[in-house]
Amino acid sequence: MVTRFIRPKNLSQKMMRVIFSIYLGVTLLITSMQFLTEYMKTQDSILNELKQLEETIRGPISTSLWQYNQNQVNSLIAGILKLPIIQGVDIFDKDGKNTIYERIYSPASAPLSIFATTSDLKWSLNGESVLLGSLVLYSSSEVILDRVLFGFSLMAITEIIKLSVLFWLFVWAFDRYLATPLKELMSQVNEVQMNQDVSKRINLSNMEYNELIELQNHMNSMLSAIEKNRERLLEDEQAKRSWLEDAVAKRTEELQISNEKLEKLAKNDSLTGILNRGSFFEAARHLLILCKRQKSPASFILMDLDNFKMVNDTYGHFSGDKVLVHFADTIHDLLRESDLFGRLGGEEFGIFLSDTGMDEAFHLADKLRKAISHATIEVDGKTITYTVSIGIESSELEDYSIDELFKRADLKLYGAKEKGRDYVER
Ligand SMILES: Nc1nc2c(ncn2[C@@H]2O[C@H](COP(=O)(O)OP(=O)(O)OP(=O)(O)O)[C@@H](O)[C@H]2O)c(=O)[nH]1
Repeated sequence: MVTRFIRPKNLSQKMMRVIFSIYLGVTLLITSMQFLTEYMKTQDSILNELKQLEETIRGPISTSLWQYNQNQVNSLIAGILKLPIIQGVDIFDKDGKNTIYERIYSPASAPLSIFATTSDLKWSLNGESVLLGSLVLYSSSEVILDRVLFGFSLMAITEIIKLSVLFWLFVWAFDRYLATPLKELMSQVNEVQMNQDVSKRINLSNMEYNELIELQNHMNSMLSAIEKNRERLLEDEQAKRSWLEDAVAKRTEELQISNEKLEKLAKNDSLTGILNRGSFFEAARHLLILCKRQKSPASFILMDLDNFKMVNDTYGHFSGDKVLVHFADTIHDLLRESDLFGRLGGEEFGIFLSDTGMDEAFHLADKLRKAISHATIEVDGKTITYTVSIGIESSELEDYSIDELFKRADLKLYGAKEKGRDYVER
């Protein structure tokens, strides 16, 4: 109990320490005052007792002194000294000389305070009073304390028992009604904090409605507010995220479309929409390698519009462009999906045919030539006709590279032009 009092472990014990320290202080003050009053009262009562004793023994001592009976005086003094309130006895003769000096304590262990009663010893002779000396009876503070302390020790024991019982009763009451619910409240709040779970609610067990329940309700309202706030923030964040995702997806799609356009622009001829020279040769080179690996033939058809300068000069550059577009569309419609078709520059076009030998290529080229020479186009109300010369080379005969195929096809084309144009040279 003492250790718990000095080093309290919980709130109720701390409160008890404060309350009981105050209680102890007040009790000590009141008890000290009571003790002082009791001490004074006891001292008065002992003085009275000494006086009564003097009254009683003055006669026999005076008689013994008158009769010079020292033995009787001594035995009377010895009897007096046995009384518990007597600490010493002095007898003085009529001249003030100390004839008897008796103390029940040694000089070394003298009591703190000594008090005494003095009375004259007289003898009556023929109606006259003769002074024989004086009698002094001593008592001390120890006698008073002996009496007072007995009563007070009983009081102190009662007080200690009362204090201990009260202390534990108060500790129990504070524990039951304050410390334990507070501990429970703290542990539940701590759990919410540790798990970051604001959906949880504080629920104190076995509690009547009081300030703690009010505190619990306030905390729960606070948790509800936090939970709502968090949900709103989450919704906002989700909305922002999906908006961001949509924006990114849209942007990615736009970028993809732009890339595709850029790629197409880089690969295709801007006027006719078919492959440009660079991408045509790149693809043709790749296809030729595949044909060689599969040991199958490939053919290169090189086409050049005849007298195109004249078309431009006669109908204008714009009409010339229309002719180029018409040519590309017409040829494109007559080719297979797998045939490679590109504009190699100006009015020069190329076709690369995989798995196709010279005969087949010639057959196709002539079909194309005829289709062009029979075609007419209307531009600004004017009818334009034009022809194409074609040179063909095939990899069937030699292991040509794409550049060699092209060069040789160009020579054939030159031959076709030489032969009067609108002609296919193989
Ligand atoms: N309208 C138009 N003309 C072009 C384009 N590219 C080249 N040309 C013209 O095509 C003409 C080609 O002329 P030439 O090389 O002399 O050949 P050609 O007149 O067709 O005569 P041959 O090839 O010998 O039959 C030039 O006048 C160029 O300006 C183009 O994109 N649009």
